[in-house]
This record gives sequence, structure tokens and C-alpha cells, in this order.
Amino acid sequence: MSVPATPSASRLARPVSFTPSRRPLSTLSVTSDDSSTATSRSSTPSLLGNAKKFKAAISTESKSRLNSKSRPGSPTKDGARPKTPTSRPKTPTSGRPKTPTTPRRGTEEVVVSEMDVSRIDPEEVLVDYQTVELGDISGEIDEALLKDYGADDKVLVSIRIRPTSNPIVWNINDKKIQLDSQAGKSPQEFNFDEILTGSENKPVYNAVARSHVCAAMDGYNSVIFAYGQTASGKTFTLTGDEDQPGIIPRAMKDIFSYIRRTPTREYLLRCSYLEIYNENIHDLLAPPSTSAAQPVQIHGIGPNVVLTPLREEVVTSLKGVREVLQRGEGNRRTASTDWNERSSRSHSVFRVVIESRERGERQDVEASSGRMTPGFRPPTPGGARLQARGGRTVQTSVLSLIDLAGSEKATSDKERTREGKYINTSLLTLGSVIGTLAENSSKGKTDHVPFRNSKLTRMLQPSLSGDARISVVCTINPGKDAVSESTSTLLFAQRIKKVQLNAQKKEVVDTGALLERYRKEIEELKQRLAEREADAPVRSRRLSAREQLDESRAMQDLNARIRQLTNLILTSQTVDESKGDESRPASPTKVDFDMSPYQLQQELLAARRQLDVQSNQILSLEAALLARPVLPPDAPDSDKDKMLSDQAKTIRELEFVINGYEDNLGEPLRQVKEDVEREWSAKLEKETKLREEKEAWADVLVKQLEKEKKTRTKLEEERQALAAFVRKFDALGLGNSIVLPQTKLKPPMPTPGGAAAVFAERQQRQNRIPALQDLDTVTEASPVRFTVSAAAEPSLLEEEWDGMDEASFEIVEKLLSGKGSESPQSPLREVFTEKENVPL
Ligand SMILES: Nc1ncnc2c1ncn2[C@@H]1O[C@H](COP(=O)(O)OP(=O)(O)OP(=O)(O)O)[C@@H](O)[C@H]1O
Repeated sequence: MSVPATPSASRLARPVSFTPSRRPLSTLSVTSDDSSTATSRSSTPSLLGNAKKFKAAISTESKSRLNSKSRPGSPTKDGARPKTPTSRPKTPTSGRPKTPTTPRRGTEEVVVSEMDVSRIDPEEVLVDYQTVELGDISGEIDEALLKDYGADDKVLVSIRIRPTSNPIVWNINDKKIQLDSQAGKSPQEFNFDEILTGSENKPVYNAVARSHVCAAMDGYNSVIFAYGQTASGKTFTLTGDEDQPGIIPRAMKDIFSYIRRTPTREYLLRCSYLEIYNENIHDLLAPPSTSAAQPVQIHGIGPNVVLTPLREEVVTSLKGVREVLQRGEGNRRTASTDWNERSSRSHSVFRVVIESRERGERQDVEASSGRMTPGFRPPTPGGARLQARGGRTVQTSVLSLIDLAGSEKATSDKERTREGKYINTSLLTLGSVIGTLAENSSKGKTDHVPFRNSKLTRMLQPSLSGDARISVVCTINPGKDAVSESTSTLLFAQRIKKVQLNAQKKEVVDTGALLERYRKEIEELKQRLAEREADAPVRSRRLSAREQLDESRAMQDLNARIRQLTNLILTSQTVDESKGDESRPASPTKVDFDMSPYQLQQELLAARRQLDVQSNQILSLEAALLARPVLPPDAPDSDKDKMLSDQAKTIRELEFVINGYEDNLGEPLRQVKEDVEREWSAKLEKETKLREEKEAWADVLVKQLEKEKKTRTKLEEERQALAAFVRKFDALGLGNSIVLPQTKLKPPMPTPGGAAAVFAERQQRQNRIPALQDLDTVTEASPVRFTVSAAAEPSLLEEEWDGMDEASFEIVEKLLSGKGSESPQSPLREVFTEKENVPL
């Protein structure tokens, strides 16, 4: 379906001033009325001024608040609702440098608000259902229209197509949009949450903004922004005109409607308005001279963004909002360009900080909040203004409504071209940030996101990082002359749809009460610990090992709880004083900058040491986590219980080790340790003695062996001598003729088997000496004694023949030399031969 060139008769019948006069006439079919455009822009807030005043019955609490003399915009005696002050001193128009050709509107009307939040007591300017005027609210919010967009953590992306007199080249089918094939490009189909046409702003507000405004009232940060090429209708969508109020005025009406519908809570509303012009941030609510002299700076690390100095003004009615908007818009830079008579030359951000808490009893509120002594309170930059008291938490959220400058081609004007470059660069950065976030979300990547490349993206970092619910209205010109710009806008819209969000409600707890509770608990714990420590030496003597163990564990628990509470106190104090509505993790350590450098250095060192210890703990916990036994998810409960009790046991044992072995052992366990040591030293002594005995015996054996060896050598020499003698003897043929004198030589009688058998028998006898390996069993008999008895048995090799003396050898000499007998068959030879039983 094609969008009709004239979207609807009723829309075009209205003198809508969407066609700037400086635009080339050839592209226009609906003539515009320049003066009406200017008028409609400049008179935007007036549409809110027609609201009827409503006098609601007010509570005692409200009355007291309203009757407070010190309150700015004090009510009249008839109890009328509080008003945002209107009488302000006029400021000079000089100040922040203006865009040369297009002086900002309204500078002559710029006034300094007395509702600057840093000058008033927040408790005095609360809004509740009784103080809201009926004229300040939209018709009752139709719950049926409130789709809970954003709850699914997706960006709500809508396309708004402005009317044009040019031929339309886009086909729209419900929530799909596709370039007409006639346009000559590949017809890619895009799918969005909403596609809106026409000039009615109400349906646009209902579709793209209302749910996000309500989410902000419910405690979620919400961001709504318009993106698109120049003159495509961003400002028309956000601000609108007299006939068609845009998202901002409608949102403010809905905020008051919401308050009116919520009798249980009271609210503090603060507004700020800024613009980013040529990469400088200007406070649109500050007097221009101040704003020029002191551009707003972005502070903070990572997603923690703090803007200072930025004026915040409390609003208690729609009228107050209107004044703030009027002032801010008057300070905004717009200029006539080739495409838009009043082109926004900057990105503008209108922020409403919404703080709320449950309504309390009057007395309680006054006593706890100090409402009885209203007046100046020291501001807490970036923090919540409302105090959480009496057990009531403060919920804080920010609604940001952003009108981006439109991307554009170079123009004939040098100044516009320069601005255009800044605008295009920051929009390109926004595009690449969104692109990276989308990639990271869809592909599970963690690529670096270039938030810092522009002020716009740096400022949007918390929201784009997932801290807010986001709705984007992408405005396009459907004409043939803007196909490439519209396609690029649709591609941007498609990318941002993929960004993953995770907005959470922000609540500041009643820190005063909580801290008091922590302090009390710490005191009690310290006292209990001191009592136990004092009692410990006496008690430990009476306690069993088990009880001592429990005792030491109880002391450790007490210490741990004290440490934990102390940390909580530090953290809470830091949250209270510096975290404010961002509710971001804060350093648990408070730095006192009045300390000397040396003290600070010591603090730093201590903090580093603690960090080291903690990172070690993390490592060991991670290791334990990795090493944990894995149970299937469907494992029976008994198994899980067992595993848990095993792990608890292991943890207890590890704690033992970690907390100091000696310290935790206690007296009884020390005794066990000494007993074990005694037993083992006795065993060691016995073993040492045994080893010494064995070494002595081994020495004896070695000596014996050496002796045996010597004897063997001697015997061998004897044998060789004898063999030589026998050979000589035989050679002389004296074997048979020798008669040995019976008395002198009595050689042993040959035995069966000869000398070898005798030798073997002796050896056997000797072998009856137990083997070394048997000695272990013969424990009682000392191997030394055994060796001595073995040595008493003469060796065969040492044995000398009876009667064999020097004389005997002489006779043998004679016989061998042939002097005793000539016969070769001498019986002597036989004897000698047989004696040795060895071959000669
Ligand atoms: N949907 C619409 N219906 C009727 N008029 C429209 C619509 N959209 C835009 N216009 C008109 O078109 C003109 C340009 O619109 P607008 O200033 O809102 O564009 P823009 O996107 O904010 O441009 P820039 O980026 O240059 O500031 C205005 O006169 C506006 O009234």
C-alpha cells in the first residue's frame, strides 16, 4: 500500500507549517506560512496555559506545606495550590555567543528561576494527588492503551512518516515498510513496532511515548528520542505546536495525571534542559552569560555520567513546566537552512528527574525531614534530593526527551556547513555506537563501544548501555527526493532494534535507619566478642577439642559479621552522599582529602593489600568452583544434600588450614601430635640400632671372605707346586719303589670320591651358616655371634695334614728327587694322585 500523497484531508486542511519557505519551491506542493511556523514554535507552551484551575481538597500535610512562608511560590490564603514562581528578574540578552545569522529566540525573556533545586528545601515542594490541578492532567490514562513497551528489554522503534506533496515512493503495510520497486533500488522490507503517518501528534504520543512515561513514573529510567534527516519532523514530533502538542508537553500532562492517580505517594519533580552545540554542552536554563562562560562538563567513569554545572528546577505544576520549556527553547539555537526554516542546530535534551516515596503521617514527615525548619540545604550533586526516612525508600528515575539535530548535506552557508559537520559527526558516532551495541547483543560479543567519540553518545552511555527503557521515533520524508536519507534512517532504526536493554528500578533505601541498625549490631557483636576473648584462656582448659573448635569458629563468625557490617556502613554512606539517583556501585572506601599525603599513601597501600588478598580469595574460590563435583540437574535430593554436607565439611577443614594451623589446634590436639612424634622416634631408634648391627656383621663377612680368598690363592699355589712335583716324580719313575716310613708320614686315607668329595662335604657344612636374607627371621641370634662360631670351624683350605711337618717334606723331597725308589709305579705316586683326585 502506498502512502497517499495527501495523507488525510483533515490533516492537510489544517494550516500545518511543515514546509519551510526557503526550501526550493519545486519540491513543495503545500505552501507554508512562514509566520505561522514561527508563531507556532514560539507559542508552543501557551497551549498548556489554557488549563482550568482546580481547587482540590488538600490534606493537613499539604496544607502545612503550602502555608509555609518560606516556600517559593507560596499559596494564597484561600489554600490554592502551590505555583511555580513566575516573577523573575530579567537578564540581559548578552552572554553565550549566538549563531550569527539566527539570534536565539526569547533571550530577552530569559529569567532566573527561584526554583533552582539547590536553593530550596525539597520537602517543601512535593507534589501529591491533592496538589495536582485537574487542568494540569491529560484525560485519565487509558490503561488499555498502555502496552508495557520496554518490559521485554527491547528498544521500541517507531517510524513516523511526515506528509509531503512530492510523489511518495514507499509502500506501507501495517508495520512493514518497503521502497517501491519503481524507485529503482532493491526493495528491502523493514519491520518496526509502529509505523505512523499524518499530522496528528496524539496517536504518535500514545504509541511511542506514553508507556515509557509511565515506566519513568514507576521508577525506570526512560529515554525517548527522535532521529531523522533534517526537516523530517523530529521537533514537530517532540515539541509540536499549538494545535498539535508534541511528546514533551503531553508527557508532562501524563506525569501530573499519574501523580493524581497515585494517592499513596508524594513526588519531587526536577527539570533540566540542555543542548549540545558544536560539541559543547550548554545549560539552556542558565542565564546565557553563565552558560557561555561555564559549559556543562561530563564527569564520571564508564556508564556513570554526571553533568555539572547543570541547573535543575523544581516544578510543581504544568505552568512551571511550561515556563521552564519556554525559557529553554528560547535559548536553543535554530537557524534557517536550505531545507528547514527553523532547523535545530543542536541536539537538545529535556530531562525530568522524578523522585517519589510513600506518603507518611504528617508528624513523622515533619520530625524526620526537618520540614519545620525549611530553607537552604546543601546540594548533593547528582544525588537524590528527597531523603528516605522513617522506613520509606525513595524511588528515583529520569525521563529524557531528546530532539536530535537532523543529518544534512553541505549548505551554501559557511556557518551552517560547520554546524552540519558537527551534527553529522555526532550522528555518525551514534550510528556506530548503536551498530556495535547491536552486534554485541546479537552475536554475544563484547567489542569496544566508542561512546567517548562524541558528547552525545557519552551522555547517552548509561541509557544505551541498558540502564533505561528506550523509545526511538525515526522520522522520514517519504518523497522521492529523500530516498537515500530515508533508507539510511530506516537502517539506523533497524540496528537500534537489536540493542539489548536491562533497565532496573532505582531505589534509595532509608539509609539513616539502616545505618543506625548496622551500628547497633556492630556494637553488640563487638561486646560479645570482647567477652568471649576475655573468657577464652579459662574456658579453653575446660572445653573438649570439639567444643574448642566450635568456639574458635564462633569467634571467626563474629569477626566476619563485624567486618561485613562495617563495609556496609561505608558503602551506604558513599551511596548516600555521592551515588544519588544513579545507584551505581560505589567504592566502599571514603577518602578524606584533608589527610596528609603520607596518610593517603598509607591508605592507598592498605587498600592495595586488601585488593590483593581479595583477588587471591577470588582465585581460590574460582578454583574451588571449577573443581566442584558436578551433579546432574535431576539428581535426587539426598545426593545433593550429601554433596552439600561433604562440601561444608571440606570448607570447615579448609578454614582450619587457612585460619592458622597452630592457632586452631588447641591443647588436646597438640598432645596427640607429641604422642605421635614420640612413638615414631622410638621406632626410628630401634631401626637405627638394627642397621648398625647388620653393618658390623657385614664387615665381619667381608673380612672372612678376604681370608677365604687368600687361602684359596695359597692352596692354588700349593696345588700347582704339587702338580709340578708329581710330574717330576712320575718322570723319574719313582712311583712304585718308595716305601714311606710309617711313623713319620701319615697321609689321610683316600676316601670314596677323593679330595673333591671331602671338599664338597666341608663346604656343605659351612653352608649351614644362615644366608643373609634369613637373618631377619633369626632376630634374636646376633649375626656377630653366628659369624664367630662359623669362624671357629676351620676351613678345609686352611686345614693342615696331621704329622705333615718339615721332616715329612724333606722325605718327600728325597723320594721325588728319586733317591728313595726308582720304580715309576711307586705306590706313593698313586697315593698323591688319588689324594687330590685331580688329573695331573
Ligand atoms: N507530521 C507532520 N505533519 C505536519 N507538519 C509536519 C510534520 N512533520 C514535520 N512537519 C513540519 O515540517 C517542518 C520541519 O519539521 P521539523 O522542524 O520538525 O523537522 P526537524 O526534523 O526537526 O528538522 P531539523 O533537524 O532541521 O531541526 C516544520 O514546519 C513542521 O511543522
